[in-house]
This record gives sequence, structure tokens and C-alpha cells, in this order.
Amino acid sequence: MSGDETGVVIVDAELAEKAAPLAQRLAADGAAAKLAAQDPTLWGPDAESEASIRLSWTTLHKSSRPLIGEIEALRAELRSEGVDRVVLAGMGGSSLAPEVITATAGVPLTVLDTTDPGQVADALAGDLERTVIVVSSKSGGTVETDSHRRIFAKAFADAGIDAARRIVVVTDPGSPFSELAEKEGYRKTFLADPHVGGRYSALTAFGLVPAGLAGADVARLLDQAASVAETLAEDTAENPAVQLAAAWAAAHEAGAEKVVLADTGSGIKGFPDWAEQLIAESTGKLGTGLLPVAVEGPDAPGFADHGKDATAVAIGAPEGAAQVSVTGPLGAQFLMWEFATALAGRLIGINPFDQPDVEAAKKAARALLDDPEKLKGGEAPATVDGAVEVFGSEGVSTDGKLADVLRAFFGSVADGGYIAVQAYLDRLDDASTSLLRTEIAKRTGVQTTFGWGPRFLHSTGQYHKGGHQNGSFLQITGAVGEDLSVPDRPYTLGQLQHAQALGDGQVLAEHGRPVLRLHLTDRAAGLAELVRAVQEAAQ
Ligand SMILES: O=P(O)(O)OC[C@H]1O[C@](O)(CO)[C@@H](O)[C@@H]1O
Repeated sequence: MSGDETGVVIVDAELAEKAAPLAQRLAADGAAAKLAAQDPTLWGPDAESEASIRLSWTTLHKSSRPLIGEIEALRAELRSEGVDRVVLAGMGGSSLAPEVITATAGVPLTVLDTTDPGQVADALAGDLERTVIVVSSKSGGTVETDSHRRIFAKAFADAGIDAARRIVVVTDPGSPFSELAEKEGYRKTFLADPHVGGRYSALTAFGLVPAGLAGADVARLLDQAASVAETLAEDTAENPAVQLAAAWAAAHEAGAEKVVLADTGSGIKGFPDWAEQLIAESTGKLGTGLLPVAVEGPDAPGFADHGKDATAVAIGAPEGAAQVSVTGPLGAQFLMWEFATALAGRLIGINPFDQPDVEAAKKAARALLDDPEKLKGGEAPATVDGAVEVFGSEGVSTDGKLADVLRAFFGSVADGGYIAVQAYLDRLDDASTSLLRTEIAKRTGVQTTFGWGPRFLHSTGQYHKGGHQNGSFLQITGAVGEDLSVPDRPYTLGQLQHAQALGDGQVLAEHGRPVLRLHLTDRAAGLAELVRAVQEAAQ
């Protein structure tokens, strides 16, 4: 983990000048100290009741301490039984932080936040004799996580392993998972603080248990957070969280609602993927908010060549086109970004603790699963080009070859809008799909995000439906080789994955957004054709 001082520097003089009065306003309002003291009135009367049950994260560096011994004891116990492979089933806030923590610490953790049958089958093919699965869900009702639990429980049983001894649950008190864990006699249940929302839960049991069981030094994370906690509570314009919030809000006011995040050698692995959920789900609502755009590095398109609609934020040194630089070790950064996001919410005028538009896509997917005929896709593709079937929402041109379709699609992006590539594929075996982000951003000059479905539905999905309505959506789905059934459920993983893509596409289309779905009937061949067509379309 990076040993740098925790700090925020607004490198861009023009932005610094615009941010200064907002930072002064936050300091004069006493907002940082009130936030540290968990004052729920900071976001106005409409947000007060939700905020009053969502602020315990400001003191987790103290309240999470007792967990450390429990995690260490369980890890030692498991290792003494030869169990040293940790699989984590969890969506959004229930897996993004442990993924960053373990990647940064260099310890292996298999994260399941997918419904791709191939990706889940690969996780099942690991050595089950040595495997423990951490099933993490605040609500205890998330369909992906429950499906993984069912699939692994059966696989353990089929392999003659006592499944209950290999399932560890992290959930909120009283959730369906906590009741189930008791009934089934699962190995251990960690009950998290219900007064912390998923995206603010990095330093609760949700972040610490899977990462600690996998071997990361989670006590150190709490030390790092503690080292910056007092500074974050100071009502000064120099407070780094105040600086970051003021920079974001000033940029937003000036029409730069996109925040492009690039790592510039922080030593933290994958931080933008965690920050994406925090920023998008917290701010993207009521037709406003900040759109995080996670990019590959400071030379990547979107960062290096960003226009007036975006702010370039470096995680690490202020390289290249960076307008803001944020430094510090991971534990401190978690807390600092959470403070900054909550304070930015106050400046932008939204409630940073709800996610009003997430449910719509879940509902649409459920409705499709209940109607197998619709799900089978009676709908015929508008065009087929090689291994790619083309489906478009109303008003999206599907005429001609794939390159023509893409040319028309790129050409129709709103002024100052963005393109979101959403791939419902295997993020390990189909990893190269993410290169499409770079290709499209480079060739169109439009800010372009990339998300794996259904993972992004629990992250940036809120913004796409609730934030600024200027996105154009490119969905990619793929043929499923061998499907996996979900024990005691009337659907397979492949059907669930398909329903999630179609359901979210429907909701986006109902918001009047253009949705182009490209279905790869052969994943490898279709992807190669798609990359070629993108290059041809944007010549
Ligand atoms: O921990 P849970 O309840 O399974 O939820 C997972 C994620 O889903 C969301 O509720 C959005 O769908 C996130 O806010 C959350 O982090």
C-alpha cells in the first residue's frame, strides 16, 4: 500500500479558483465537523431520515477494531484445516472494496460478482477441498449472491464436503441471510453495522472479513484511516475531503459532470473501480450528479485529451492532464473519498445515501424471468453481421453492416454526452472486451465508460438511469456455452444474465436513452468483428 501523505491538490489553477469559494462555504458551515459527528441534517429535510441511519462509517476506524481478532482467529482455524482458498460472493459494495484491498496487498481472492455461467464454472473448478466461500450481502436478498451461495453449497455437497463448514456469511442483523445462516448452521456469521450503506462499507465486515481471510493486513487499513480521521473533521478549506468535494462541485457547476479517474502510480490496485460505485450511486440522481469514468492510466483517451465536460483526477502524482491529484494509503483514501462524496452531495444538492433508480432494473429482470417466453427472445435481431446480432431501441438505426450501425450510433451521441459500454460477459475469459472503451473513446473523442454486467448495475447503474440524461448505451451480450442451473430456482445463470441485460436495456430505453445491443453468437469471433467494426465506423 502506498505510504504517501494523504492529501488532495487541485493542480489546475482555473479549477482551484472556482473551487475556493465552495471550500470556504463548507468550512464556514462547519460541514466537515458535523459530518464526522454524524449530523443527519447536512443534506436538507428530505434526506434527513435516511441520513440518520447511514452515517456510522465516519468512525469505523474505531468501531471495526474488535473484528480484527475474530477475522484472524477464523483464518487461523481454516488454515489449520487446509482451507486457504477464499471465494467471495457479493455485489457492489459487498465486493468492490475487498477486491481493491486484496489486489493491493497481492493476496489472491476469487470474486464472484457475475452471472456469467462460464466465469462461475471456472470458480467452481478451483480446488473445493481448500475453499471457503464468503457470502456477503447487506440486504441478504441479492439474487446474484444468493445464486452463488446455492451453487457452491451444492458443489460442496456433491464433492462430499460439509457445505455448512465452508460458508461464512457477512450480512446485516435480521436479514434473510442471517436467519438462513442460523438455520443451516453456517460456519460463522459476521453481522455488520446496519447504519452504514453498502458503498460506504469498505471498513466494515464487508471489506475486512473477505480481505482479512484472504491474508491482507486489515488492521493496517484501520490504522491508515485513523491517521487521517482528525484532519477530515477539520472545518478548514485545506481539509483534503473539502478540497476534493469543492473541486468536483465547482467543475459540475461549470458543466464538467464527468470525473475521469486514472491511477498514476499510487500503488493501489483498482481504486477507480471502487470509487466508481461511491461517486455514481451517491450522486447520480434527480437528473444530476457526477459520472465517474475509470480509465487505464494518465495516457488513456478520456484523461489525456479530456474536454470541458470532464475533470481529470489522478490517484497518485499529478501526471499529464491531471487537474486534481489525490494521494495517500488505501485505508485513508477510503475514508477521505467517502467524506468528499458526502460533502459533494451537500454542494450539489442531492441525498448521497439513497439509490432510487437501482430497483427498476431489478424489477424488469424479475419480470422477464417470470415470463420465460419473453426471455427466450421472441424478438428477432434487426440485422445480423457475421457473429454479431444487432438489436436497437426505438430510434436507434440498425441499417446496414455492423460498422454502419456503429457509425450512426456514435454520430447520435448527445453534445457533451457519453457512451457506456456494458458487457454481460465473462470478465476473465472475455477480458479483452474492455479494450473497446479505449478504442471508442480514442476514435470518437466522447467520454466512454466500461462496465461488466451485472456488476455495474450495483455501481454506476444508478447514475445511468438517474443522473444527467445524456448517455448512449452499447450493450454486449454473448452466447452461453455450458449453462449452470441455480439449485431450487426455476432459472439458470445464463437466463438470469440475459434477463439482467434485457431488463436494464428496457429501463434505459424507457428513460428515452438510445440502447444498442450487440449479441455475440460466437464470443471470440464476434468480439474480433466488433473491434474491427468500431475502427471502421470511426474512421
Ligand atoms: O449488499 P447487498 O444488499 O447484496 O447489495 C449489493 C449492492 O446492491 C446495491 O444495493 C445496488 O443494487 C448496492 O447499493 C449494494 O452495494
